[in-house]
Amino acid sequence: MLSREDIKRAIVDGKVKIYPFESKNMTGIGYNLSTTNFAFSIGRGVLLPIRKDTTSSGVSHYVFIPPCDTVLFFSREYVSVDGTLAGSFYSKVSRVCQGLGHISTTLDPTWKGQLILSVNNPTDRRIRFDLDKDSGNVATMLLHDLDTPVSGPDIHDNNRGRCDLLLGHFTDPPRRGKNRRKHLELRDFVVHEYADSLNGYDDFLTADAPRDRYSKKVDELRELRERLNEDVRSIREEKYSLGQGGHYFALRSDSERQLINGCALYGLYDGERLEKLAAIESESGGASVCESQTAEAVELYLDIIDYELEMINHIRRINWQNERVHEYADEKSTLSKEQERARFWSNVGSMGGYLAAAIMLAAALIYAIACAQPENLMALLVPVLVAAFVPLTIAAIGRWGDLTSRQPTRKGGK
Ligand SMILES: Nc1ccn([C@H]2C[C@H](O)[C@@H](COP(=O)(O)OP(=O)(O)OP(=O)(O)O)O2)c(=O)n1
Repeated sequence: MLSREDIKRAIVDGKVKIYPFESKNMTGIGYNLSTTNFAFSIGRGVLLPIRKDTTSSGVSHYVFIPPCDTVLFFSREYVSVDGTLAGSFYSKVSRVCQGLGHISTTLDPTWKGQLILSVNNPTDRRIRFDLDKDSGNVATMLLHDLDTPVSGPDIHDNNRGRCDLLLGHFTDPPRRGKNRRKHLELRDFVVHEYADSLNGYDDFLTADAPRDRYSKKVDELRELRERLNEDVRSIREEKYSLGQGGHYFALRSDSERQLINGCALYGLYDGERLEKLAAIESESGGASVCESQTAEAVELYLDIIDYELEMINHIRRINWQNERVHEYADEKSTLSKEQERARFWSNVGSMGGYLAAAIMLAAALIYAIACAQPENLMALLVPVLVAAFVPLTIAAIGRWGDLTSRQPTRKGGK
């Protein structure tokens, strides 16, 4: 089993990737995983409403896991391991003691993706499940070194993000009931957008990605990466001219040094790697370090930059997922407000129709009893037909309004 130090080393060696990586989530023997806000109730076939607590220390989100239900979550973390490692997931004791259960599952070597995490509530009362815990809210991932690394095909046949398992819950929609419409809307979102995101087919580092708190960092990292890539190529091809000072400096300003120092992978670098970097950054070292060592050290910087950019891409992905999920899961989501409005007008239409029909029918009966002669059947038939036609028309309009309000609303997106 890998200890905390082993996991850090495995990340630095490129055997494991955890995005976003946060030191506070390391335990002595593993990494605490958290969920995104996607909480799919298997029993109800819909997302659980996300509730909010606003206190002086900020806003916290949670869901209530219904009694005797199982809820599927996805991890915030993107995890990737190579063929030398496998993993297992264990429940957090704080969850188990609330009465919730997470049945332990396994991580295959060479897995890449967000994880699906099922949490069940076997009790007969609802249980609060906090979505934003400081250091993991659902399970701890343990990693194990394999005696013999696996290679070749068929190590596992699973999708990234296991959306195959999620999609299996949308094959048989509820036939009626208040959850049917929500289930169908959610299915549309999962099939057309969410599954692609879980599979990592979305890219949030494109030039047209909306500006956010990471944009400046992304621009700077890309610029530095471009220059360092060029440097490595020249150094390896022995085309690099050291210039007048006779020194090669990979990082040329304090802001570049700060940029690298603030990257997650740099924080995990061990003494050996830091020494290699120091060797090419010192006044005395630069010229004396041989070319291949210089190129190797610059590649260490490139690893740091790549890790950071991939991590930002994933952070943006989970932010996007959470934003979209809120449209389907908020107690007062955009969708549910629209539905309420549509339902209100549809009810007004139906009530009006029935009222009009009742008045027409009553009028027709009074007229028939009081005035109509048996030989004049048409005079009796006309008001009765009108009375029957009106509610049918109104009901049809109401039904049409109801159907059109079922069309899912697409908003935002990547
Ligand atoms: N909580 C977990 C645990 C594992 N996995 C992913 C990573 C694993 O590599 C893969 C393991 O899947 P299994 O083989 O256990 O799953 P299946 O039941 O689908 O088996 P199979 O693929 O053999 O049908 O699923 C996941 O997304 N979430």
